[in-house]
Amino acid sequence: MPTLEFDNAFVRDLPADPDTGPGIRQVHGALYSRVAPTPVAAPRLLAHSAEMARRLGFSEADVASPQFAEVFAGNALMAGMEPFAANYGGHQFGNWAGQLGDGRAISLGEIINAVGERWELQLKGAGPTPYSRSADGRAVLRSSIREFLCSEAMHHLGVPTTRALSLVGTGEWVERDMFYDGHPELEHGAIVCRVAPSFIRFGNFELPASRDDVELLRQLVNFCIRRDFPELRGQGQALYAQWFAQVCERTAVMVAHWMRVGFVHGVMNTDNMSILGLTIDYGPYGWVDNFDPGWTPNTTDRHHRRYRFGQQPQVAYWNLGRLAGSLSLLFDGVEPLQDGLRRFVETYTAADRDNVARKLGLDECRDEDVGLMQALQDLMTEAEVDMTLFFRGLADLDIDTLDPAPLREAFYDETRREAAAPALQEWLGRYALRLRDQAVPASERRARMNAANPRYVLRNYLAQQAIDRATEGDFSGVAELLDVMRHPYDEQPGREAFAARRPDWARERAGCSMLSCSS
Ligand SMILES: Nc1ncnc2c1ncn2[C@@H]1O[C@H](COP(=O)(O)OP(=O)(O)OP(=O)(O)O)[C@@H](O)[C@H]1O
Ligand SMILES: [Mg+2]
Repeated sequence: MPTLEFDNAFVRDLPADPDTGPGIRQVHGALYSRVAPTPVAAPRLLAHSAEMARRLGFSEADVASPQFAEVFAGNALMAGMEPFAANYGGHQFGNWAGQLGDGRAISLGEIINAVGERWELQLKGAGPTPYSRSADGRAVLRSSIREFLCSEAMHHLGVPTTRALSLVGTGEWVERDMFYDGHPELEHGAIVCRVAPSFIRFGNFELPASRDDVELLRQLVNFCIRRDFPELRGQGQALYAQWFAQVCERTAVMVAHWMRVGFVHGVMNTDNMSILGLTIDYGPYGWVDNFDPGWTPNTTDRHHRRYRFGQQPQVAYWNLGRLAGSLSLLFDGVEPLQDGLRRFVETYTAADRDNVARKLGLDECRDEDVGLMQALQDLMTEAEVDMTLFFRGLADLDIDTLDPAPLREAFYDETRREAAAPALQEWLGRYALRLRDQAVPASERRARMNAANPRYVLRNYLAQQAIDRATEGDFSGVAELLDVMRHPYDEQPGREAFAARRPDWARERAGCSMLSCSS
């Protein structure tokens, strides 16, 4: 294993829980607890991200060594690692939930890599911490595969995200009641090592604020600005205001990317919102197959559908409002925070318009183009149209003939396709008129659209197929899917099956259209 440079700023600069024992507890006046991962029976490396390993300073030989699996299973520490669990709270499904904290995530330390980048390493599923409440601190293989694959897929799609270094099997069983119906089963355990410049969440600020611990809050804000936003200048409230506006901006950019690629996070609680605007916590997430703003993958959310696809920008805004409420303890008045929230709206609106232009292959987004996109989305919802296939097909449209053939495979239902055919033809006519009104050659329009509209996304059923095989001991499906997702915008001859629309068998199957929070 290599010698890596660790600079563990979080534990060095911030107050620790004085209690270092294992017990479950409320932790006041401290931002984390020191806790070691619990060793597992039989660590085995099941998959890794070669790009991330290289970037951190691990060679392929390092990755293949038994020590690598030991470290990333939590059985051994590398020199310089100082493990801890962070203390945070959060609003879950709209309600304040009090102290939550890393109940199964354990950070190992912060690496400074060869080019000076800071990367924190964090195991998910590494065993109990003082924040585990009534749960076991572990994660199952199925959810770990989903987290591992989606982290990397999102990165390759150009969506801000935490990354994944490794997926390690523990050789232990974990009991889960997947449907919360009193039928627990034993599943294989696994641990993902995720990687990000910072794992600070909105909830890390909300907790000290909820306890009126203004000094602890201030300490965390100062630390976060210094470590995670070093480009910001100024001091005091003016600096805090700038910082909050940055958080709003980054959050808006992240959600606009989700909307562009058809990603539904599924559980946008404030403890699952990263201060860096990175997608974090790949739990009951899902990818939109047939375009539907009302769809949520999370079975726990099926009644209220708070976290449905089309609602994500509003929820992000609401979450920023909770963060602003916490930060207000550091301000004399609320105007600077309101300015920040306005920055969210402006940034999101601009990013959404940019999505319209890029997804439709327009030179710019004019006001009427927003309506053009809206009309298309209404049509896609009504006619049950696959979002990913449709936009790729649209890039191939011949605007002289308006032959809808390239769009045909995007439809899930023949009857609905026929019913929607006249409306679609009319829309294509409007679209063609708009395209004639710009001086962009067809080949260039196509290239632009194909750079914004992925050919391959991590469709829920594809991940589930890889999981089914992995459960039988065959991990090649995970590696292959990871490889396909490395180049999501390119045609990959021979891999057309990975771009196919959701098959009928997957329509109502658990893991394919309905995802459990139980992980
Ligand atoms: N098996 C578990 N053992 C202990 N704590 C858990 C477990 N599952 C979830 N938690 C805790 O419950 C809270 C909310 O869970 P949530 O599902 O949002 O997070 P998560 O999937 O564990 O992880 P993360 O947000 O770190 O990706 C968090 O405090 C989390 O640490
Ligand atoms: Mg979480």
